[in-house]
Amino acid sequence: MSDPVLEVRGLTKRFGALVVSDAIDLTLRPGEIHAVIGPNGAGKSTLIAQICGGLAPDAGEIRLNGRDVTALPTRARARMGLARTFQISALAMEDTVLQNAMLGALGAAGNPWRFLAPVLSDRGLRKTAEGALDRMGLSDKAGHRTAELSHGERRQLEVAVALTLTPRAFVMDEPMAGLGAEGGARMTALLDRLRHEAPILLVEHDMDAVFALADRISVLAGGRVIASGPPDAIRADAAVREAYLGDADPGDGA
Ligand SMILES: Nc1ncnc2c1ncn2[C@@H]1O[C@H](COP(=O)(O)OP(=O)(O)OP(=O)(O)O)[C@@H](O)[C@H]1O
Repeated sequence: MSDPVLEVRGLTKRFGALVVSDAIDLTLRPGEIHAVIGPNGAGKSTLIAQICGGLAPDAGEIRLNGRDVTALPTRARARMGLARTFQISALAMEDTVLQNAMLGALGAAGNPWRFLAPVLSDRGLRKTAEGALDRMGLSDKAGHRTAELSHGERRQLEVAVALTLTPRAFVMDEPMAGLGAEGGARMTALLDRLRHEAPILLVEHDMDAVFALADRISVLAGGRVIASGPPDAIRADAAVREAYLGDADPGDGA
């Protein structure tokens, strides 16, 4: 089996007496979508924050392409190819879709934006941005103001911005949130293709999307991974059904 792109070992985080990450082990392998699901308060957001560098774990290790990044800041992890998506506020609403794709990539790569004009006429960067927009189904919107995009299209643009960085791994926090049936179906199809560019760690409440997309699913409950495996095994897992009692039923489209 190929080496994991992202590897989490023994990750532990406490808030006072509350253990929100309890010795979590997780891997993300090339070409896969690995979904992390769990009831509200299970510790999904806290896990993502530690993986991306916004929150320091109390114990454990995070490796990116074999390198220990546990002590590195968010920006350094991003430069190494860890792409977190859906920080919607990062988009400049008055700029065009293409400008966002170009400038977003530049900003996330840690470059200052002060030489704005030369950047916007940089042909290499423009080509990269256009390629990313194309892959996210936004070519025909390139010249539009970002404010004119629908909610779903803005989410597609966030992924396009991440794509311009040539990511090695995506971490996606609820990419389906707020999308209707049509937008959700479009995003599902796009993510399905995207996994071949970089594997995706997908935290998502939309069980239809999770079970349609995931190669593997890990279930968090009370900060612990209570089950991990292919969708069929997770659907049949008694501990998972127990954890979801009174919450969304995994795999039943709730
Ligand atoms: N900064 C904090 N200080 C104290 N407790 C916190 C802090 N952040 C999160 N928690 C607690 O940690 C637990 C896990 O929260 P987290 O947001 O990671 O769960 P989640 O699985 O993402 O939930 P949801 O699906 O509702 O977003 C919760 O009980 C939450 O109240």
